Amino acid sequence: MEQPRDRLIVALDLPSIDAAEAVIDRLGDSVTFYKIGYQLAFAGGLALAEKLIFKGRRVFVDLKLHDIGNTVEKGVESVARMGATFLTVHAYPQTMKAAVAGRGDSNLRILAVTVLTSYDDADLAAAGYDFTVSELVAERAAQAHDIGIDGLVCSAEEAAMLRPKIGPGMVLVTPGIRPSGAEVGDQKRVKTPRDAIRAGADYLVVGRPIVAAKDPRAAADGIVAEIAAAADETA
Ligand SMILES: O=c1ccn([C@@H]2O[C@H](COP(=O)(O)O)[C@@H](O)[C@H]2O)c(=O)[nH]1
Repeated sequence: MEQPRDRLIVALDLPSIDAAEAVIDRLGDSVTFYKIGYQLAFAGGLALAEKLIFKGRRVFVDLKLHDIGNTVEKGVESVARMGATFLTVHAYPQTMKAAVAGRGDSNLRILAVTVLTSYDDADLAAAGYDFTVSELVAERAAQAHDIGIDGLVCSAEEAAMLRPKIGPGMVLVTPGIRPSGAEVGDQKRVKTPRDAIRAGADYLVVGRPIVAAKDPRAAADGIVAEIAAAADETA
């Protein structure tokens, strides 16, 4: 199992490369794994990703791909060539199969987004699904497993239920993490770092509680300490 520090993925949801680099500098060696999503990717973030990888950091490209199979496969091939560690796709069978083909035998690991952590049962119903969150997460996880996907993005609320269904081989990556007392914002399925690790999450994705903190390093160190304590409890 990874060191506690390496199980924290900081979401660089920031408006510019300058803003992201300022946070990265403040975080120093306390963080080894970064996530780049829409906001920064469309502001030069993919070049920053390559720079971070060159410096020995791991990068999660969170672009949640979903398109016709050929387009997904070729897009995944390009991300694999960047040297990224994780890439997200939506958990639709056609998309997941194309992503696995594009990944090939590279080191890139494909994560399927099961149900966004900002969704609850009512949001799914509003989107036309006749499933609860828990049912749809379980269904998509089973499909992802059968297709050969490497891991799942889910809420830590589902981690304990998923592990026996998917076995030990797939990683569980959980956004919607909030230290106790932190603002929840638009997230609906949340857990504290401690509870997420105890539920079986492998990696925790944390954005605003770190990047918007007055002292990002202290915030990250606090979360890593919680991960370490919970990992000891579960060992
Ligand atoms: O289901 C999902 C999938 C991805 N995310 C991403 O994780 C971070 C969370 O940021 P916070 O500021 O800690 O809420 C963000 O980049 C999302 O795009 C997610 O939250 N839920």
